[in-house]
Amino acid sequence: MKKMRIYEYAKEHNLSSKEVIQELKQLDIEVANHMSTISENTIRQLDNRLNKGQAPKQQSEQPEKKKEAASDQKQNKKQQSSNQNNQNNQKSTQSKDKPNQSKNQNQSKQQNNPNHSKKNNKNNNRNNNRNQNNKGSRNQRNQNNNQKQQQPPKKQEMPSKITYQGSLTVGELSEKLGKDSSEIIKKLMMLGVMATINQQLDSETIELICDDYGVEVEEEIVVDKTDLENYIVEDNEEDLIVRPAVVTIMGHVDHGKTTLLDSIRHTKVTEGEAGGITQHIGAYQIESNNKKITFLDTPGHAAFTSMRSRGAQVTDIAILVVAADDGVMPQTVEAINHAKAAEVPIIIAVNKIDKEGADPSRVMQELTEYELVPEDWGGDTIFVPLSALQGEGIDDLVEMINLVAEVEELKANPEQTASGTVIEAQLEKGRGSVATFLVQNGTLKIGDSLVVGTTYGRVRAMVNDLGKRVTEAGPSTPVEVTGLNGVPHAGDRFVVFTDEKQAKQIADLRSQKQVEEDRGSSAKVNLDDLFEQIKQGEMKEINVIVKADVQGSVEAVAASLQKIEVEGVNIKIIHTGVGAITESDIILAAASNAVVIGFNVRPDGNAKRTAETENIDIRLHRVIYKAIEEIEAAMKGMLDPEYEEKVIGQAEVRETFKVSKIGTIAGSYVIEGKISRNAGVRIIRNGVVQFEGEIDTLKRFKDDAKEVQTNYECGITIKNFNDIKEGDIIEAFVMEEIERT
Ligand SMILES: Nc1nc2c(ncn2[C@@H]2O[C@H](COP(=O)(O)OP(=O)(O)OP(=O)(O)O)[C@@H](O)[C@H]2O)c(=O)[nH]1
Repeated sequence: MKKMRIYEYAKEHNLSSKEVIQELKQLDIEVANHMSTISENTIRQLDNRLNKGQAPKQQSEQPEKKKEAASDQKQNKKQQSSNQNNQNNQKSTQSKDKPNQSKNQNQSKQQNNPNHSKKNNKNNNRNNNRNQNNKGSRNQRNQNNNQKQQQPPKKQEMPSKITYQGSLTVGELSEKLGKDSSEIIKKLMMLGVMATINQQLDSETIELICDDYGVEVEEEIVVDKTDLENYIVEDNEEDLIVRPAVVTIMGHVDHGKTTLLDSIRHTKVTEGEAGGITQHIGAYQIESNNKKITFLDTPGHAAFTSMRSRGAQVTDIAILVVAADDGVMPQTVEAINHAKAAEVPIIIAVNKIDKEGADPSRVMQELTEYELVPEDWGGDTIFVPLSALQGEGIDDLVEMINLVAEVEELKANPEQTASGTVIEAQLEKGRGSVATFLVQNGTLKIGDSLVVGTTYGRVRAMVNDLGKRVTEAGPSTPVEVTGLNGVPHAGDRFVVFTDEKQAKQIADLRSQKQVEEDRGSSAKVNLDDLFEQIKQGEMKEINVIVKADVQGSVEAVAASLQKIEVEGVNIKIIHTGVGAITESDIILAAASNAVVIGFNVRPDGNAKRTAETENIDIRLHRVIYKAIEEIEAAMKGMLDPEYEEKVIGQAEVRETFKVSKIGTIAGSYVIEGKISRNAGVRIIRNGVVQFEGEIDTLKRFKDDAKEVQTNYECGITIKNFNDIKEGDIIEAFVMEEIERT
């Protein structure tokens, strides 16, 4: 039988360990790092994959069978455990709010896993017996005593189930299981994992060990309820039903956004609502062919994006209004880029076709430059010619919105507690804080306790877009809400909590957090400390906005930026334009976490102020290559560091001492370089690596040493390895970060 570590295989095949790990990934085999062992079977698969017939070198044989089995078992288990984890995740999140459901799921989980249920039954029986025994007549107690005498005393009863958060050390796991840590360490060794008592175990290993003992294990996912922006209560697929699309209208000044909104509302709302006195609440709903559509009433991409910059993705479909007599204008392009950055489908409303000089095909032609190509021309963008003023084409537009909505499969669960986004809010005399909410999931009800932004409250009254009082509002419904204790911002997320006290606590915690965040600066992309940001956030794409004095420069800068080739990092130019850097550019940058590059242009006053408050990095240049150089340097820093192994020294084992509590001490002589306490080591015997691991102790005479140089003697013990022999070479190595080119 053959076994190999990743780095050995890599060396033998002239590859880097990283490449081998990637190849393994392609084979659906996950390994921890370059030290991981791969089985013969895997080696064969790798060989086939790499199309290299030669067999890798032979290695020691004994523990292989077990390890291979374990590794195969691990693979299988991994599959199972990942399935289970999914269930668990769901369960944990749900169990917070729905304890009953969690119980049911628990049962079904046991049913799904015969192994578990069998072993658990055993445990249950044991527990039942114990309970009966404990009921306590003297006879029974005597019986118990007899049993005790017959059975060897047990240290601690093994639980039928354990829970944990994140990970456990070997010691913690053994405690939870009521086992000796040495027993767990032995089990781990059989699974090919060398571990010490303080070593952290990942969830997969914890599951393997627990499974071996027939103990059910559940990872508790900790949900941060104060993180409203990311707090999601999971829904079961079968509870989801189709919800109305939420639409925003965008376009250049005077191209007819307001007229279109009014026209749609007028033709559609009044249809079913006798006398329909409409009320402006920031959004309205229409119904056509039994399908509802929600329109956000604040036209324009700046409002759309400023909401997005608060983390709210509200819009499902963007309508881009382009006047047929005017064509594509600067704000048309901005709107396109804002919608694209939000990854929202775009429908083009070619407006004012009633006007003399209207030329819809010119609009189509111009938009092809922005990858908006009509279906008739082989693209997939829907164009609807219309006259917002005269009402012509409005029905077609509504029909197209319904069509796109259907494709998007927009769904929500009306049975859930409500969550959504603030569309607008203000303080009104006599009414207090008045906010329009767009319910995005669940159903909002009178009396619900909720947190929104940093405020909380109870829904006192709700009014819909027709000015009618309502008692509840389902998904995609806009409602005006009173009862909040403060005025939230447009774009703030709201979440209903069943417990009012909890809502208040969360709101308090959020305001504290807000104060702290305001003190420190929020993490926006910044070229200066990009590397740090990347390390923390794993950013692999830099979003860039390019503004320049003339179109030629815009194109030149954009083209050069896109030519920068650095592996693993992309530049995405999300918007370009001629002229000063405007507030709208900054809002887009804030929402998309972008850097703004200005070439021969400056930000205007508003842009400067907003950039300061939003922490946007603006880079101004007068020479193109300087702009490019700067970004390129930042990108190189952006990459994950690459490590290379560097051998730092070798020591020869001259004598070995066996000490019962410590293990084997290798009395060694450093023959080259140095041996460091923190270095990795491998034991080489007759040119063959016997073991790779870490130093446990390094001593000069009786004292601990940090490192020992050439020509000095030292005593070395190796973690989890005692089979050291005279003549062995202990090779010390470190993993060094190397700079990418
Ligand atoms: N002839 C004609 N005029 C239209 C049409 N749609 C809008 N208009 C006119 O174009 C002008 C601008 O329309 P608005 O709806 O205010 O345009 P807007 O895009 O909302 O403008 P801003 O709010 O300034 O960005 C108004 O005078 C409208 O009457 C149309 O279909 N045909």
